[in-house]
Amino acid sequence: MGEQEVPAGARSGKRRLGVMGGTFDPIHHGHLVAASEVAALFHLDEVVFVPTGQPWQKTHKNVSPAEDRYLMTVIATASNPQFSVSRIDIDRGGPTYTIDTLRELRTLNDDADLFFITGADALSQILGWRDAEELFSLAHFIGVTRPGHDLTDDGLPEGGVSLVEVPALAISSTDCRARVAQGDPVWYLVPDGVVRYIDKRQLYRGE
Ligand SMILES: Nc1ncnc2c1ncn2[C@@H]1O[C@H](COP(=O)(O)OP(=O)(O)OP(=O)(O)O)[C@@H](O)[C@H]1O
Ligand SMILES: O=C(O)c1ccc[n+]([C@@H]2O[C@H](COP(=O)([O-])O)[C@@H](O)[C@H]2O)c1
Repeated sequence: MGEQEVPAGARSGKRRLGVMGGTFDPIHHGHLVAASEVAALFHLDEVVFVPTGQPWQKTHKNVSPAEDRYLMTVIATASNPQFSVSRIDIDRGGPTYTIDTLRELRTLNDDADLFFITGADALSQILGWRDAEELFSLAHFIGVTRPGHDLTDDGLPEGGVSLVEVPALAISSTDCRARVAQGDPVWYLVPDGVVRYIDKRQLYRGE
């Protein structure tokens, strides 16, 4: 891990588009550092953040409205010219599957190679995602370290995944929501504008 080889098959001279999918409820500095670090290591031209519409594996949780999660993601990424936000998973409707996200991004960006960024926890679940075997033909996957989770590519297709060490930030959206609910600060865990947005919309108060 660390200094990364550019994966074989990704030296095509095409635009290099990173994809950071997440529920982002709320987006925090763990997400932003992971995307920034991968962008630098893999020489990405852009990273598009894709907030989920309905995260089907989180239906037992009280997920905030998609528009709030989308706007917090826009606020958090606005100052970085390399970062953008896509509404495709929100606008598609229904449960969000990464296979649909990647198919759509491929159609919209036929001049680009895709690099899907996931934390160690999400990577370990990937074989349970819809059409898991096809995912690796649509994008190169980049698994990043996350405190409290083992980063491994066991069982995943050879050459389909790179593992990367990123600065360890022990931040989760779950913890941010719990802190707001308890009246504890989330300053410096999430961007300042996101703190203000949570306050303005009174998110997470009753949880
Ligand atoms: N602190 C972190 N360091 C590295 N990767 C992270 C970190 N937090 C989240 N990620 C990764 O970012 C992606 C989106 O995560 P998500 O929006 O579910 O945030 P979360 O903090 O895991 O949320 P929750 O606590 O609600 O499950 C996932 O691939 C996840 O593994
Ligand atoms: O495709 C799937 O079946 C699938 C199942 C669970 C999670 N994902 C994707 O993994 C990313 C992180 O999801 P989450 O639920 O941890 O915020 C996000 O882009 C989700 O759409 C995808």
